[in-house]
Amino acid sequence: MSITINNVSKKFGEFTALKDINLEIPNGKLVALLGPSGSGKSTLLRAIAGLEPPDQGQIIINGQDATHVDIRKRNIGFVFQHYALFKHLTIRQNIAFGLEIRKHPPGKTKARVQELLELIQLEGLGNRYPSQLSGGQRQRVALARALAVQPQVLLLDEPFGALDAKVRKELRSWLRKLHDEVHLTSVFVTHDQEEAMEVADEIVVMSNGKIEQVGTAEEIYEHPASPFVMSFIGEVNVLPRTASLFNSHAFGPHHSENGHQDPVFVRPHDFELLTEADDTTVTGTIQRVIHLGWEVQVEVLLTDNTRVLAYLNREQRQQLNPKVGQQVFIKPRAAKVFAGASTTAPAQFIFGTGI
Ligand SMILES: Nc1ncnc2c1ncn2[C@@H]1O[C@H](COP(=O)(O)OP(=O)(O)OP(=O)(O)O)[C@@H](O)[C@H]1O
Repeated sequence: MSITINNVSKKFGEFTALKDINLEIPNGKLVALLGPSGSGKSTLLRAIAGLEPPDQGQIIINGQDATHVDIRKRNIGFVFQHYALFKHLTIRQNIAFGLEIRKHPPGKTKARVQELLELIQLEGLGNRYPSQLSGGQRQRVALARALAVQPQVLLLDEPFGALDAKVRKELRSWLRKLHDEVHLTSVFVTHDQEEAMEVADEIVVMSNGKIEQVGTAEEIYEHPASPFVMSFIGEVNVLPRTASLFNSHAFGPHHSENGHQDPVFVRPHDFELLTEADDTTVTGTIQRVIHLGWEVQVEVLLTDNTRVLAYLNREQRQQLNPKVGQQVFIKPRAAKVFAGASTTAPAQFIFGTGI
């Protein structure tokens, strides 16, 4: 079932939580709504659910205008961050709950619950109570409960938000596999870019009640449509165009309307750090070295007082052997400038292949 959102806006008093949202969620896809706190992700999800009717616009589910359809008639499954299971019911009874209130024949309910227990890989635990499960197992049960009634759309609001990092990581790869089996059109809210990139077919990046960009993980990382997206998806150095690093690059004059020069964005892994100078490098001193095992992060203070963050892979680290106080020679391999850095204008100038 596809979902089409046409010109949806929502205000809370004077505050605009959603501004003219247009979005197409294709049938069978898992789409993440990604953005910082307060960007409107949950409001959009709640509008799709029918919990928060929009002030303007339309929500079309499976070709039918659902904007004013009652939530109970939308046939939508939900999983929330704190989706409390019924404590006094067993796992089996929790999963069966929606089917029972819909008066499914008991024999069919039993078979469906068994099928779902297998799907969430908790076959042996059906007779336990929620307090006897881990947080991750409970969220899997919440998911099974949402799927039991065969919804046409599944909505998940930070479903793993309350779990620790390791369980969270396990559950997201599990959710991805589950989706590949079930293929239910799903919308997933998260503020964690890694989670969105790992789980979703498509990512909708939101900021201030607006959509900044829609694309695959690769598209939004490699071709960010705006400075916001570039900064939100992965680390980035935002540097003045006048920094000596860019002296050998012909950016051409470009000033925003307010007269400021647009900043230059460089990903930390797009710096080259050398032990010898050449005519395109700038001299700097290593201020800090952070070892993360698979990569090393170094902070370098350049002679013009610009401070940059660079990431080195293992090979580069072996070549450079970075130490605090060490002199290095640095140049950007790739950089990006946006025309009018506060707007969503496309990139105005790019060099290098990295971005
Ligand atoms: N019922 C409400 N009444 C007033 N303001 C609200 C209401 N619901 C949401 N808001 C405001 O709308 C904005 C968007 O909220 P929303 O919950 O959609 O953000 P979010 O991106 O999901 O953030 P988070 O990740 O923190 O949940 C916030 O500034 C919030 O305070």
